Amino acid sequence: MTDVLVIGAGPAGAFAAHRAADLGARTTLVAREEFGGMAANDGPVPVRTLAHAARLLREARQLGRYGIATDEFRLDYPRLLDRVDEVVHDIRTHSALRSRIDGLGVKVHEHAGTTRFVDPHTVETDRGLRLQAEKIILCTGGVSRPLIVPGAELTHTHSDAWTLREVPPSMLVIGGGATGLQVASVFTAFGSRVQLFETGPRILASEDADVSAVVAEAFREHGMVVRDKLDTVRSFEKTPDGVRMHFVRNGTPDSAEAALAVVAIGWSADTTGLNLPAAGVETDERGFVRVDAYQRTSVPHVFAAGDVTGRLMLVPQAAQAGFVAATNAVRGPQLPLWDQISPIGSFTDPEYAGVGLTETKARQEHDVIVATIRLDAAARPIIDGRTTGFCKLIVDRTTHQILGCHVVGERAVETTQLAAVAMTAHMRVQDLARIPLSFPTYAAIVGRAAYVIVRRLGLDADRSPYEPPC
Ligand SMILES: Cc1cc2nc3c(=O)[nH]c(=O)nc-3n(C[C@H](O)[C@H](O)[C@H](O)COP(=O)(O)OP(=O)(O)OC[C@H]3O[C@@H](n4cnc5c(N)ncnc54)[C@H](O)[C@@H]3O)c2cc1C
Ligand SMILES: NC(=O)c1ccc[n+]([C@@H]2O[C@H](COP(=O)([O-])OP(=O)(O)OC[C@H]3O[C@@H](n4cnc5c(N)ncnc54)[C@H](O)[C@@H]3O)[C@@H](O)[C@H]2O)c1
Repeated sequence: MTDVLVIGAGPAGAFAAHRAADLGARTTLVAREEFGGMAANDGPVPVRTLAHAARLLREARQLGRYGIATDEFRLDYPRLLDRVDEVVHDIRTHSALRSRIDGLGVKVHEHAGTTRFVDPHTVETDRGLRLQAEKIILCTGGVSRPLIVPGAELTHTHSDAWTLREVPPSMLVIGGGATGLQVASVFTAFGSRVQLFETGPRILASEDADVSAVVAEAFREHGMVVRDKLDTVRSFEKTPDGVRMHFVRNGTPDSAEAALAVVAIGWSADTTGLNLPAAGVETDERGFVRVDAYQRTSVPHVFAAGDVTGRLMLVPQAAQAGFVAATNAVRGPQLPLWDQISPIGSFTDPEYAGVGLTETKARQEHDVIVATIRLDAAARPIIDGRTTGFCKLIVDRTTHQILGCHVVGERAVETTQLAAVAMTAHMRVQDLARIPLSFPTYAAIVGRAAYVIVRRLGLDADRSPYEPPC
């Protein structure tokens, strides 16, 4: 019997186990595979490594433009996968969190196989471990949502990138969300002819509309076929060279072929192995574990955190929820998950990122003023030869609070962090405009957008008399 048992060792589980042990609880962490979960082993870390290779390729294509003579370069995909393994291994080996968890005496069972409830306080693993705990925290993450149509067994997920021997000459990517775009962008850079399909009215449907439009346009310029407003995917069939997808668009049946089809139509909770009925834990209508603000499930001694709960599915949010779940598991329900400004973004080409309200949402709720600075009007993107994209800042006309910031282009994810900090600190736009941000940087473009708004609102003209260089 242990005080706290954490199931799943991704960011949610790792932070939960650390917090519980830090508060003095005897803690056990049980992982199906390696420590680090999907985040470290199959998601952001390895996929970001592929995205870095894609970045190196696009930088290499610019070398001649900067007077650097090169012999031909080509991608050696198996060598790239070796590098992915190296990165995953290095990050795991240098994990400060893992050392602290070990230092606090958490009992970590890696490669334990799937863990399932036997009764509300007892679990068993595939490898024959039987563990009992006063409190249990479910951090089992999610899995790729399958497309349930005839021939779906011929399709793949992003995880199959690790088993490919070479870059497929062509690829269908089904799903225009963060995962689909990441796969489509990386494999386009690697030389695959990619066709991207989305049922919604536009790719990246939850992002600002201008972000979707500019990313889609850039993808098309890179040679990708982007097809949104699909009615339905009907089936897949095998062809001599790969797979054919049958679909309906605008009421008209059509088909597309490629060497490989990757499905990325969403993320579901990974609860199938847990045998939740044995503990009485309820899931919601989408299959995610239902939790309250204290990360409590429907069973008082069972908590849950991270992707398995279906909230914003990102690493920092999973880590925060794990911290909250463990705090409440050990001390009783006293720490609700706090409201937070959550920047999102992805490492496609071009990158995109956003924080706060989209322009459409902001206009519904506020009287707003918006400034958009194109990257081709700023020094750093011109220096780097990366002029695609924009930075849009959205501000409330009355309170001068920053409501949202949306960026497409080089370093968009990093640039957006600046706006997230300003929003979290409740800075007014005139405060942001006054910071002499370094020149020439991408972040300074946010400052320029702030300055444009300050001028248009007639604020602080005497204190910000010059246009900040960017
Ligand atoms: C391709 C891709 C790219 C992404 N990129 C980013 C990014 O750039 N930035 C970002 O912030 N987020 C990104 N995400 C999202 C991020 O990876 C997740 O939000 C995050 O990993 C969730 O953490 P978690 O701890 O809830 O679950 P996970 O990281 O999924 O870990 C859960 C672990 O529990 C294990 N498990 C499941 N069931 C059981 C069981 N019954 N018994 C024992 N163990 C079990 C799983 O095997 C897994 O190892 C990406 C996701 C994907 C798919
Ligand atoms: N860089 C990042 O931060 C990153 C990268 C990948 C994933 N993630 C996280 O993982 C989660 C899951 O991402 P995701 O992209 O897998 O799911 P998603 O739900 O974000 O996107 C899935 C897309 O597929 C579309 N779709 C659904 N059914 C379809 C069909 N039959 N045919 C064609 N399109 C269809 C949806 O309209 C949607 O646009 C997200 O919440 C995201 O936060 C983050």
